[in-house]
Amino acid sequence: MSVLEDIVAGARADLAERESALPFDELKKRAAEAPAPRDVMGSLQESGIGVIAEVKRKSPSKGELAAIHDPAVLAKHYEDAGARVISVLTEQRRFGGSLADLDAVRAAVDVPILRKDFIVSPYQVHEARLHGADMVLLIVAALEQNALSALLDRVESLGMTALVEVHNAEECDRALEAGASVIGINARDLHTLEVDRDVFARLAPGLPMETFKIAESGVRGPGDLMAYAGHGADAVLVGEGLVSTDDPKAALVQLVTAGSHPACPRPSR
Ligand SMILES: O=C(O)c1ccccc1NCC(=O)[C@H](O)[C@H](O)COP(=O)(O)O
Repeated sequence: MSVLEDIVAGARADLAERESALPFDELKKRAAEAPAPRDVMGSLQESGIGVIAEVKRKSPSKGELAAIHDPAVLAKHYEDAGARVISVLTEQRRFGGSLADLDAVRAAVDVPILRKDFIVSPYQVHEARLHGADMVLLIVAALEQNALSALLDRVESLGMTALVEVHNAEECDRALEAGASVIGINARDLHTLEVDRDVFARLAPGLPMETFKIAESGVRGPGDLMAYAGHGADAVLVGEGLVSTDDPKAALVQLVTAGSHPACPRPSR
């Protein structure tokens, strides 16, 4: 079993428990009463290369990354430093996240929030909405094509934005076939955990010009952001490169400054 398959199996087991505690119909009713989703694309399309800053405690590839006692405090630092979107990992087993983290971050910031999890069911999409997420991650490698299309439609029908994640050319084709307009090219292979920043440069030119392209993983400093921008990234998603520093806010300010610097390549759309 690959790492991704193992994580998805765990996510399904945890999901089954939540489904028995709160039935889907009741969850949907509650989620429909949540405040409207925020304008994710409006935020991401502000000038320069935007940064999506991630609340990430640990990971399968690196183990413990940071003791984040209060995700709301970290999220507020991210917002103050200029994050366009804040990504909150809600997977518990391998990343140490939770829906409580999402609640805490939602209560602390106004910027849009991405629920970062291993989404395989419409239940998790409505759950994301109930807990204040504006954007959800759909990982192509974790989904059959019909499920991917149906989940994408579900996300959009709730007024949220889907970040559709790919790692190879076949997954790019599948994402486009499903109707994705925001595509995250992950440098990390979720089967082997190997990070190869060149994956973005190889795949981005094959995507339509109008696709909003997000470079995920492997950003450790402004140089990486500038390199991704040079290959056509509209935004970058950063976890470890922020949380594992002594001062995540200062590290994010450096990235945001680089992304808005006149020397930084501009989005081509
Ligand atoms: O981070 C991992 O080890 C990982 C392993 C298996 C599935 C997903 C994983 N990470 C999710 C992500 O894609 C990253 O959290 C995100 O892109 C940020 O990456 P980084 O800046 O390298 O922390």
